[in-house]
Amino acid sequence: MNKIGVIGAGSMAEAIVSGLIKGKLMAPDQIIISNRSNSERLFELETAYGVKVTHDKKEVIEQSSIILLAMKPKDVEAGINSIKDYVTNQLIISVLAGVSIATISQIFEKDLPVVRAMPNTSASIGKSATAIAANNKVTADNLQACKTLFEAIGSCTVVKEAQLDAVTGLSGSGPAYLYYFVESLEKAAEEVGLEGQIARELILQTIAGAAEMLTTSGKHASVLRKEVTSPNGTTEAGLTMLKDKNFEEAVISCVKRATERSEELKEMFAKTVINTTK
Ligand SMILES: NC(=O)C1=CN([C@@H]2O[C@H](COP(=O)(O)OP(=O)(O)OC[C@H]3O[C@@H](n4cnc5c(N)ncnc54)[C@H](OP(=O)(O)O)[C@@H]3O)[C@@H](O)[C@H]2O)C=CC1
Ligand SMILES: O=C(O)[C@@H]1CCC=N1
Repeated sequence: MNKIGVIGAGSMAEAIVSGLIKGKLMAPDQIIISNRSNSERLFELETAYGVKVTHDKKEVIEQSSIILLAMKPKDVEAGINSIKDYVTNQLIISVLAGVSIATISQIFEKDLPVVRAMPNTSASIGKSATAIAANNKVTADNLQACKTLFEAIGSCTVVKEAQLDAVTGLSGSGPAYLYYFVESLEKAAEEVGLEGQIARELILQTIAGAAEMLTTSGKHASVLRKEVTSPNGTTEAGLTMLKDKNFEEAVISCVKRATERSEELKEMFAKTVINTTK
């Protein structure tokens, strides 16, 4: 694979860079990272991974055939404006939530090959569920290179760009829903008399076991659920409470609202860019 220039040096950039290096997809000297101003952070990444770091954006772009945008969405304009004069026809990969390919192209003022990706924070342990979407400038080889890149930090699925808001609402935000569920189980454990550490161990192993069953058994979640549920037993009693409290409806509303929010943010960024590039 060619050299990659990373613009933004935060947690998502680090997760991807560490995945690429650990997975031996790229050598450290094939990666060059820049940020807005935090020199200490660049030094930290240089020390930890042996990658090149610089504040010189021209150097980053001129050395790279792939450019990874990894700043916060609110910083997209400033970030792209700081590199756009040096960009020729490199492949742009963006992990920015809610910033469309059209908005990215508009800020670059060029028709570049752009891939939008939605990873999640499990990227930091190589377990992200990532979906990517490409514009029509992206070649099949480029798309395959992106897939390989994101497979270094977990799984990668190609979707249509229109589906990325739903992906954001489901798997982009998804880890937070599961953490919230764990927090609720921890509170419940306390109320039924289990101490913190014991409860935590039981909860984490239960989740890990259930996740592996879902992955390896080839059975649908509803089948596995029924296998746990004895007629008139404890599981049935517990699940009845979840149904009474409209658990399913709450989960559906959660994912729908997150998806909607992704659409709202996308429109908001598009409008901001239209206003400033007018
Ligand atoms: N957290 C999540 O679950 C997910 C996040 N994402 C996306 O990942 C992206 C990065 O998030 P995260 O890593 O948490 O962000 P962080 O806040 O950790 O890092 C942001 C980085 O961007 C840099 N930056 C800011 N402005 C500029 C600029 N003008 N030029 C160059 N670099 C700049 C910052 O540099 P400095 O420190 O010098 O200011 C910093 O290194 C976001 O767009 C987010 O939407 C995607 C999927 C999931
Ligand atoms: O909460 C957010 O907006 C970002 C997008 C996906 C995960 N975190």
